[in-house]
Amino acid sequence: MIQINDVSIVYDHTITAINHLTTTINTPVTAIIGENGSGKSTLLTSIVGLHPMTGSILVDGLEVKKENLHTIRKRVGYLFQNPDHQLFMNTVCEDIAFGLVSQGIQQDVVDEKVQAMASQLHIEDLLTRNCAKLSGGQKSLVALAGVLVMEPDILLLDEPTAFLDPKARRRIINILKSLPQSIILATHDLDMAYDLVDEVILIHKGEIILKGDKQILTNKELLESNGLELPLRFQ
Ligand SMILES: Nc1ncnc2c1ncn2[C@@H]1O[C@H](COP(=O)(O)OP(=O)(O)OP(=O)(O)O)[C@@H](O)[C@H]1O
Repeated sequence: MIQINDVSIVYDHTITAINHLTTTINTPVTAIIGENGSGKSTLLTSIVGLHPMTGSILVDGLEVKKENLHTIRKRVGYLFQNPDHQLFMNTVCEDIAFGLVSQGIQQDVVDEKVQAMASQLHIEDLLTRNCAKLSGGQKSLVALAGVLVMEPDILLLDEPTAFLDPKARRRIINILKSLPQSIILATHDLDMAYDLVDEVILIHKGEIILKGDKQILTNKELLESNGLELPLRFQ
């Protein structure tokens, strides 16, 4: 599904965020974990071509480069860690609808899909609200709705549960569990990761420390030496 070949990403000519990273991601749900600043967000954003890099990334065989970005971004939905980077229309309804409208989908179909997505995420009451005036958790849910409503083949989700209350968090985990798409999560929510993933990639300073099944999430020593803690259920 996603092949990452010797990728390096350096910010401002000095900060090496990803360091000669090579891996293949082809399991249904993969978590990328690691301490703050380890390179998780940079790795996800590189898959949708947001950074200059050396090396190459292939998404189902298609190389991430300028001429392919349109096709790749149609297939790959990306949820920003900070919902303020995702929401730019006036109302919640317009924001969730934005991608569908720009694909030229008929307005009545758009309305139907937006309504269904809002209802699935329990945010129908927000549809007429101004995006800028939502709470952090509400913004997260709206941003996620805007990504999911496009039904992309691959979902890249950066901290999808970060601002959510326990009820909304559980709802999102259940929705993610039920989705047919491949999902790559960057997260510090290791309890969620344990519930969802088939594979875990632990990174540190832009390099892979370990890749394996979710038993990685039960290795206290390994997690602690990488600035992480066991999921709550194992503490
Ligand atoms: N726009 C940027 N300009 C300069 N440096 C950046 C930029 N974005 C990230 N970095 C740096 O790149 C490194 C990797 O950051 P990144 O956001 O990918 O880490 P992360 O693992 O997602 O962190 P967190 O868990 O805090 O979200 C860090 O050292 C960070 O300070």
